[in-house]
Formats: sequence, C-alpha cells, structure tokens
Amino acid sequence: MNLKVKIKDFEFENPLMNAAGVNCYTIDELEEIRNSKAASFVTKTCTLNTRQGNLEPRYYENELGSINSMGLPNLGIDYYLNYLESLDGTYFLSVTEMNTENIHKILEKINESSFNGLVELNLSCPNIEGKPQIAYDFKTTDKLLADIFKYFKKDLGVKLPPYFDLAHFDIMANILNKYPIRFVNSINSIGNAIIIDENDTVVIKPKNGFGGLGGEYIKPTALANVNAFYRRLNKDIKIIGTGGVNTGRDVYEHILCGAYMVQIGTRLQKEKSKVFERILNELKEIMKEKNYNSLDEFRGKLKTL
Ligand SMILES: CC(C)(C)CCc1c(C(=O)O)[nH]c(=O)[nH]c1=O
Repeated sequence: MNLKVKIKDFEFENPLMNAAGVNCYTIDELEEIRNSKAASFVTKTCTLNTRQGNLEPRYYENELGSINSMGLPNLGIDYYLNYLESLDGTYFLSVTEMNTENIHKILEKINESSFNGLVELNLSCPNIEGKPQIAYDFKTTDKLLADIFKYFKKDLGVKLPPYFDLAHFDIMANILNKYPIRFVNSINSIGNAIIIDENDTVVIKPKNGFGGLGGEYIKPTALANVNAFYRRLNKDIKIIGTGGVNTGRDVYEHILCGAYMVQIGTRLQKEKSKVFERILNELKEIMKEKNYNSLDEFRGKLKTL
C-alpha cells in the first residue's frame, strides 16, 4: 500500500503533518514531530523578530475542539531558518508579518537563504487598521502575490482562512490561478468565535474572548473549502487540507475532497505526536476495506447526488 504524496518535485511518505501553531514553537517540539510517523512538519508561523504573543489564557480546548488567540508568539525567522537549513528532507516554514512591507522583507530573507523546503505564507495576517485580514481583502491579496512573484524564487504556498460564500471561492481562485503557487492550505481556524464557561465568562483573555475555532467544530467548513478550491484551482496548485481531523476517516474525507497533505492541529495538541501513528493506521484500514492501494485512486472522488 502506497501512501506517498507529491507536491511539485517534493515527495512525502504519507499525507500527515502538524498544523502551524501546534507543537511546533521550539526545535524540541519540531524534532518530536520529525521523529514521529508524520511525513513532514510546518513551523509555528514566524515573523522577522521574536514575539511574546498575547496574555494568557490564550488557548482553551473542550471535547468538540479548541479556541485560541495566541497573538503569533514565535522565536523569529532566524531561529527557524537556521534549524531548517540543518535538516535533510522536506519541511514547511510558515511565515507572516504585520504588514505587506514586512512580508516582503521576511520573504527576501528566505529567498537569499539555503532553505530548500516549502514556504507556507499565512494570509490571515492583519491588514491596516480597520480593514479585514489580508485573505479577506482580495485586492490586497492580488497585489501582494503579484509583488512577491517578481522576486521570490523558492516554493511557496498560502494558508487561507475559511470562506463562506461561493462568490468568494470564485474570486479567490481566479486570483490564485494567476500565480506559480505550489499549494493552498485550507483552512485556518474559523475566526472570532466565543466559548463561555459556567461562570458566564469567556474562556480566553485576549480580544474579549474572541478567538479562532479549531477541532471537530470546523470539519464541515474545512471539507467544503478544500473541495471548493479543488474544483476551481489549476491542477498544479495542490490542496493541503486542515481542520477537524481526529481520525483516519477524517483524513480520508479530506483526500476525497481533493487534499494532498492533511494537517492535524487541535487533535495533536490533545494527543501529542503518537496521534500520527494512530491516524495513519486508521487510514490504512479504511483503504484496505475499500481496496485502494494509493491515495490517487480516491483523491477528489467525492460523489454528488
Ligand atoms: C491570527 C494571527 C495572529 C495574525 C496569525 C497567527 C494565528 C494564530 C495566533 O497566533 O493567534 N492562531 C490561529 O489559529 N491562526 C493563526 O493564523
């Protein structure tokens, strides 16, 4: 049985990796994933300089998922770049910045480095005050990508927040199809949710308790975003599926919707890196039952009525 995945000229043993932000802040955490059954990892989204992030509590989980407003705590691009440059194998470096000018600065730094993996540009980054995050500002996204591909020569994909309107899928896909993007990772957490505890109080401190939702709560939205982009993007832009993966069945559904790699966030936070072996075994069981020997045999084969 062959679980291999290819994105551009990069080949992975299987589709599983962590989602940015979970268990990927320090080299120790990244080594734990690298030494697990995961086929790759992505770093915590990093910025030009280290960041403390928001006041705690800034992460909370329950049986249905998680909510977070971490505020982008990270050890800075040099920390992750130096580590990645020392590794063989193919890994993902997640980056963003607080404005487009600094996004170019961090990407130019990567461009000049000997990093040979894939960059995951997190487009959930804030924009200028009063405007929505970049990925919800289509004109800014288009201009940013046009400017990036004037100089950026390495392999880059984008991490997107969920969209909820079919017209937004059309508009975003038309933009993305214009550029040599290697992958689209859908979805980031569903923004600005609230969870309330038994004391009539929100569960996280930043932003009056408003935070990004992850886990089982978001799987239907994640699957729809994966399939919407799978239907609309050029075939050489691969889809990475993220959101609501707790079992091998969830991985199977993401791949049915068109995903190549599948990222695990909230469940990894709960179960730690042994989760990759469990979910890989569950996926193999499903493929055996259905007599599939490779992911290509069922990727994108979601049936409609
Ligand atoms: C939302 C940002 C802080 C701009 C980016 C980092 C990020 C965070 C975070 O660091 O708060 N949490 C998420 O669920 N997704 C993200 O992309």
